Amino acid sequence: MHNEKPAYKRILLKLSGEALMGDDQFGINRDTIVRMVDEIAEVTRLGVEVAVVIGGGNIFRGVAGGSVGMDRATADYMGMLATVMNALALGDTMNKAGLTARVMSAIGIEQVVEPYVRPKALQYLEEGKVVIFAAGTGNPFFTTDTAAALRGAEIGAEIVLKATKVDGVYSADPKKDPSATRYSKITFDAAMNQNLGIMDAAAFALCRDQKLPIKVFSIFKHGALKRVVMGEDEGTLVHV
Ligand SMILES: Nc1ncnc2c1ncn2[C@@H]1O[C@H](COP(=O)(O)OP(=O)(O)OP(=O)(O)O)[C@@H](O)[C@H]1O
Ligand SMILES: O=c1ccn([C@@H]2O[C@H](COP(=O)(O)O)[C@@H](O)[C@H]2O)c(=O)[nH]1
Repeated sequence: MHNEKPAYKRILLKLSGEALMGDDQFGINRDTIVRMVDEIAEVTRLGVEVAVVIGGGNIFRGVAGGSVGMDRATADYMGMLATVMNALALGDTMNKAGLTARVMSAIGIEQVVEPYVRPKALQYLEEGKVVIFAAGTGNPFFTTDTAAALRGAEIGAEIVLKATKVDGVYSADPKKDPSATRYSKITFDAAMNQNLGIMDAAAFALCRDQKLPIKVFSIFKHGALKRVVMGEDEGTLVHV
């Protein structure tokens, strides 16, 4: 038994694919993925039901393929397959850490991972398993942020937690503009009107319409995920 009471019963955690590289130039850094899994394990021990959407930016982005002359939809399918690789690595790391993880894919590759079936995902969550949603939405021209909004709404998550490389939403991209300032909270409409590039408009719009708040915080800050789950002041809240 623990005395700490989390602020949420069920969360959708969007993990940055790019952050999986750690200090490497490409791919999955072992220490980084193990550390991420440790932080996830900590919140599952609080009794929180955790579903994860993982990005693919450490391996492939469709927009990059499109920019060098590939057919954009084909490049996007490659990007979705990249997220499947990340999801398999994440699930494997979770299982080795003593969690029970289930990977579900939005595109059919049954020999590798089971397909996404909503009632099955809900059942796994109720059983205390961590569900990892792979292959984004299954559709080209979208992103895993949109997948996080979509799956978050479908499973009745109380919040989407975007664990990324920056510690919140800024007035401009902090990697390009050092004078940018961080918001502690911001409405969906303000974020969309200002074209803040932290998430794509489709993800913001879906969460806004479903009244599903988003918390943006740094994946590199030790203990930040737990603080967010405990309802403490961390990162930026995007709300209706
Ligand atoms: N207004 C803003 N506030 C904060 N970050 C911003 C803003 N505009 C752009 N960014 C950029 O958005 C990035 C995070 O979003 P992005 O979708 O690129 O990464 P991710 O979701 O963490 O990775 P992946 O797509 O690999 O899963 C940050 O690293 C930051 O540089
Ligand atoms: O629903 C989706 C989700 C993703 N993609 C493609 O995958 C890559 C990687 O995802 P990130 O969100 O950028 O990490 C993305 O660039 C798309 O090419 C997709 O097509 N549909």
